[in-house]
Amino acid sequence: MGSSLNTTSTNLPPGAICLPSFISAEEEAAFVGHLDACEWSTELKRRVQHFGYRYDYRARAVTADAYLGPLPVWLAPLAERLRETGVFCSLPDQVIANEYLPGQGISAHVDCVPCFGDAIVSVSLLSSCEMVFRERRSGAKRAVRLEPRSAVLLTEAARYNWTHEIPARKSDAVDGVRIERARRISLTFRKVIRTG
Ligand SMILES: O=C(O)CCC(=O)C(=O)O
Ligand SMILES: [Fe+2]
Repeated sequence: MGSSLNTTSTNLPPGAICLPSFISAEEEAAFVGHLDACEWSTELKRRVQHFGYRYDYRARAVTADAYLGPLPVWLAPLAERLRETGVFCSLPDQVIANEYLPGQGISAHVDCVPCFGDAIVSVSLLSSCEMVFRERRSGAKRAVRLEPRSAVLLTEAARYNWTHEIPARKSDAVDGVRIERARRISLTFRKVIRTG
């Protein structure tokens, strides 16, 4: 990964890296504006938008007919930055935007192994939240606070051997500090390796 990147890994599972201030406040506001100008899907408890390829939550697959087209022009430069900085080896081509209102979360999961490549990157907008990791074999637990405008990269063990989740709650106490959540949006970047 590019040595100019600021990274931290405190309390993250092996293979996970946090990139604080990966985007600027101006970029954050622009992403939120573009997302809110697009149509949010209400198929889940939290609202989502899919770009590049649609992910089928029921089939747990990127189905053969799932290609939506290239990433929108306002999103493509961030995918390009992820490749240029070495966070991704190849250009990510699938993005899911997740919106979490206070009290909403995402249950423990490993991102689809046959569908997506070995790097998963989630960029946080607007609010912090806690992300919890659990090692599948041992049940070991690690929790970190994801800060707005940061990116978290999951590779290797963090990608395959640990689940990740965002507990559905209205505030988080991490390292003894309680912080109320606000509306949070994440942009999760992946490279599709198999469809159908
Ligand atoms: O909101 C996040 O940061 C995580 C999203 C996530 O885990 C996913 O879309 O698979
Ligand atoms: Fe995930």
